[in-house]
Amino acid sequence: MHHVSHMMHDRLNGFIMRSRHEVRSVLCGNDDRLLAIVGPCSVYDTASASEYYARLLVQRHLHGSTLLTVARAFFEKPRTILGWKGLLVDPGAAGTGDIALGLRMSRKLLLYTNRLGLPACAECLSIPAALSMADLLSCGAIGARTVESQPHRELASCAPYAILMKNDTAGNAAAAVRAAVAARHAHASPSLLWGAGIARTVGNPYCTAVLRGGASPNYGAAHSDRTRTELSAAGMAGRVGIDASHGNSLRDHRRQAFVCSHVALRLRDGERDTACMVLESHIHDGATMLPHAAYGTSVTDGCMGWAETVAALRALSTSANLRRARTEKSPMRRPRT
Ligand SMILES: O=C[C@H](O)[C@H](O)COP(=O)(O)O
Ligand SMILES: C=C(OP(=O)(O)O)C(=O)O
Repeated sequence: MHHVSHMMHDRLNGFIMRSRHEVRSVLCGNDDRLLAIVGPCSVYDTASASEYYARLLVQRHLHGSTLLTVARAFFEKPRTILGWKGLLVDPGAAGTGDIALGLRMSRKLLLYTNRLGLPACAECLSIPAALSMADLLSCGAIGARTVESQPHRELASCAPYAILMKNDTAGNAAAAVRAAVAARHAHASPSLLWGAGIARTVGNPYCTAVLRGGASPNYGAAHSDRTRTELSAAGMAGRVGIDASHGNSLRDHRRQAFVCSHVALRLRDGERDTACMVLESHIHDGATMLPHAAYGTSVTDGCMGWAETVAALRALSTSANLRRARTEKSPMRRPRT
């Protein structure tokens, strides 16, 4: 019995290590697939999330040669002012503050996705929660509301996986580039969690910028090009991610499909600055307002429904394939750093 669980543990660890490596390779351009981070805006209940991830696994296999599909598994929500703060902090939105239960449920779901063969990406919002999930993640995100926060940059600096830095809520991409640069360096910071009260981080060269729009969208090619240029100028190898939701969809989930089509056209034409797409997607489209949760429907930002998600992944996959064909014919536009 012990032997079996050791074997399972080794297999799981091996899968997560490989997935982390694959994410880093795509972001740095050593793997020409497109990283697709896809899933609900927030995980509200583990039943609908499990059904969603089982569906996503099929898409991951279907497009495995062109897309590196990773589960968006966001358990904590940063709120503009107030609101439900996610499964990890407030399971079932019961207001009981049973964070121990929330963490157990979040970890159980992460174990489930990884055992299925679907790597996961979560937002690193509270530092203790991020550290408590780190072993099960293949990629992380720092959100628009915390991208200028020093503790978050320090956290990213010790993460054993790539961290996606969102532009700030105003739409300023330089904030994301600055965060990636800060996280590349080693830091010493006060910590109650580690050793003698000092956390020493080693520096993480695999952080990159994700454009999520602000007051207006910034998913256009010129924005990716500029951000990539800024990353390269700072000595960062990472290419750019585009979040189809938030400011890029003007918070209308129906516009995410449009953003995906726009990026797909650019990839088809050979654009190489973009390495990643983030999609907010669930079984059913739109959102419901708590306390009226409906199975498979977002309780935070509106999501694309399943049919639109499948269509968007198909379009991105076809374009990533065409980009590959073009790349094989033409030399690199910009040398890798
Ligand atoms: O992605 C989720 C939301 O955009 C984020 O948590 C902010 O939400 P709010 O403005 O509704 O608080
Ligand atoms: C909160 C999120 O995004 P942002 O930080 O870009 O607002 C999110 O993706 O859940």
